[in-house]
Amino acid sequence: MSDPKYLSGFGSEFASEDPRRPGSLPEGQNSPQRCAYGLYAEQLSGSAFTAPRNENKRSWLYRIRPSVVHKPFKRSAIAKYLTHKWDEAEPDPNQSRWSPFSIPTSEKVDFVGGLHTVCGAGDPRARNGIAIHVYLCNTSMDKSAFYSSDGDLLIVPQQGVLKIKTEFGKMEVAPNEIAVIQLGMRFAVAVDGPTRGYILEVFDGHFKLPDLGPIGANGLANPRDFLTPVACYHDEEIPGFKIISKYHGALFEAEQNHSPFDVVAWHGNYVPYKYDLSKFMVINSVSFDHCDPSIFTVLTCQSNKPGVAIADFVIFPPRWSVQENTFRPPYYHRNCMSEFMGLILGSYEAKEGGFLPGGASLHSMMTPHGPDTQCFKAASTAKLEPQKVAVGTQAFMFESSLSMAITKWGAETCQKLDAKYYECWQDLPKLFSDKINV
Ligand SMILES: O=C(O)Cc1cc(O)ccc1O
Ligand SMILES: [Fe+2]
Repeated sequence: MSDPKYLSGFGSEFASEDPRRPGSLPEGQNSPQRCAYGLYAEQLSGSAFTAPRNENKRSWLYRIRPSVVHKPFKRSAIAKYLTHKWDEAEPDPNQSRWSPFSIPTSEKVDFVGGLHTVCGAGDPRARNGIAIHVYLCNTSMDKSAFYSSDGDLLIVPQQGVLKIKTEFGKMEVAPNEIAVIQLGMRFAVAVDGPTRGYILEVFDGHFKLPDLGPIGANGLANPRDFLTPVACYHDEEIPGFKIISKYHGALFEAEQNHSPFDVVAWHGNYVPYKYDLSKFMVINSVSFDHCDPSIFTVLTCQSNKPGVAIADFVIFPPRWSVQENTFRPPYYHRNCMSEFMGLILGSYEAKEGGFLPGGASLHSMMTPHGPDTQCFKAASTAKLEPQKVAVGTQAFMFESSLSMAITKWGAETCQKLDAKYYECWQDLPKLFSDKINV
């Protein structure tokens, strides 16, 4: 794949035409009687037709064949650990931590075959809920494309670059970058070797940039750093090409005899995109106290309750820590939101050991958590100088207002759950004293 090109911006109206077919994008209308070059016009809707203008999302694709040219969908046997059965394992309110999920070595597994659901809640049929998956693969998808009819996919690569072919064009997404592929968008993933990452799937709404409030007009993830691919079509007859749909939490396959990546031109505001996490402009306290991690929100998928997210994507980037008279790491807390964390690179300040790249943790609704003993001791006695923290690291959190259940794969089959996680807090000392200054 040659270096992909991108359009910059978030939520914009974009337009793109493959230079091999100049004039393929109709001017001034969407559905000409006959499209240029014998193309078919197809609308992809990401919101109800009648959604308010600022929520309305759709794109028009001008393609060699309309997507409807396919044989019937049949249930697929791949990805047997992709599930929305939230009652498979007993409910478990404990703090959970997983060692790095294993990438298969003895058999060839592609991105879709390597999807495993770790936890989630809700139901795509009611368009309410989320699922958190990991992908564990080593082989490129061949003669197949995937889309979710259930939700938008926020993909967080941890190991290995993803070369993603989409209907809109090509994206290359490396660890420390993310990609968002929204409901219904078809894509295929090529990889170079052992590949691992995390996926947050939201069954309703779309990801937005958080409001900035008093921060002002700039900061956090800046809109122009979001990149959308440019049109790039493949005119290929491919017998037995499989379109794989995730529908109601199950996979289905339909055959067609051509590439679905046959879009010559497109325009609209419903697009896939990627973002480099190193571009995040970090805001934090420059006086005292530890800010809530919402200051690190990259993208949010809001519920209908004001300020309450179905899920936020939050990162813990390299930054200066300068607060005076402050316990600087995360505070001890109990949260009315669920916190799923993963680690892309390095280590996480509240848990230097045990929480490793490619692993994960889940602190469920109201389950207490916070720094381990070692972190508490170090941070409560440290000399408080300006210090660059999280250098060479990137932890992230999917924070959700939903109360998530762990799947049977997450609880048992993966064999990565650390039964001794709770021990990291057990020797927190009692420091209570009759002296006011300890
Ligand atoms: O639990 C965690 O590690 C995530 C987290 C970080 C932080 O700085 C404050 C609150 C919080 O939940
Ligand atoms: Fe937390």
